[in-house]
Amino acid sequence: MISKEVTYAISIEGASKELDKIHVGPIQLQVEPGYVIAVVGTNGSGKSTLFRMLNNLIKPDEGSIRILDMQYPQDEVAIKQRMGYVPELEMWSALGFTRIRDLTDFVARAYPNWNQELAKRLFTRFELDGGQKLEHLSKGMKRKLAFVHAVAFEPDILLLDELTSGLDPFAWKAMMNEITAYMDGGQRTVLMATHILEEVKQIADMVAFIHKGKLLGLYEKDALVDEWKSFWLEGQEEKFKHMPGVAAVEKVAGTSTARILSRSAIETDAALRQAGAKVIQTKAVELDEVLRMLVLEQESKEGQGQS
Ligand SMILES: Nc1ncnc2c1ncn2[C@@H]1O[C@H](COP(=O)(O)OP(=O)(O)OP(=O)(O)O)[C@@H](O)[C@H]1O
Repeated sequence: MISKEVTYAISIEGASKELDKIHVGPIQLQVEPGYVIAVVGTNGSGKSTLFRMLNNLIKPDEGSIRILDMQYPQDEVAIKQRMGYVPELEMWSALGFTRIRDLTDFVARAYPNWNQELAKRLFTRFELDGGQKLEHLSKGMKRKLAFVHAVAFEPDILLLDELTSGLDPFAWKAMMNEITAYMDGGQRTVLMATHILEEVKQIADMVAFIHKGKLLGLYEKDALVDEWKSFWLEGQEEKFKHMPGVAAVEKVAGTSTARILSRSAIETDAALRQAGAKVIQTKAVELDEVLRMLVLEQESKEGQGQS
């Protein structure tokens, strides 16, 4: 439980890191407590690097990171006691334990707030057995175990890096329910990197889009669903490009139809009516299309910057 009011669960001020092939950042991100934030981006866009920076596994070259108003390195232990982390790949093999039970006992001893009842319930829920050998666990079982270890000390923040990768549909559903149950436990925050758009739709409050190390924006999910729309119309795509709200226009191959992607369906709809355009169909925009569009916008800005 958050003991005193904090302004931000996570506050990243211009953090950046130069890696071999990519410059991640500068990232500016402020997350208030009480929200589930999905981090969505293409492979290699920097999501795991961001999570590693938040865990102090990678130190930013520049900028600062504050977790619950605390900072690395001086508050490392206090931060880790209040933030659970499921990394993209589990890091327990170096610890040398053979069975789940031994590893879990070791993790439990590290956290004064460890809730054994919760851990037991989750073991049952995810059909984990303390006697199982770690080296024989399937990918999905490893994800489930890593989740139990991250959540059973009831942290204020959960960082989940592709948590559900490898889970079967039943385990996936159970995991969604457990994240919801976690959020019901108080003023908590989840930051989750995912490629599964259904997951974003079901449990995220906000979506942070990331591409080539740059944060393209933090959007309220409901606004993305309610305000962003696709329109299909008869006519030349050129004339729709500069209408209010229009983010992108493309010709539908082999037809005389154009498709408009709008960030503000109300504004675009009004402008289209005024122009007497014949709208054939209107549909909600999928999140991957929003990402594609933000990427195009970013690339066009970079192109202008270079020219
Ligand atoms: N320690 C490192 N040293 C050098 N380069 C790295 C390091 N870690 C990651 N990278 C590179 O940084 C880029 C971003 O990697 P990262 O794992 O953060 O991406 P991601 O968005 O999590 O990708 P994915 O969706 O595939 O998991 C990649 O090009 C990766 O090869």
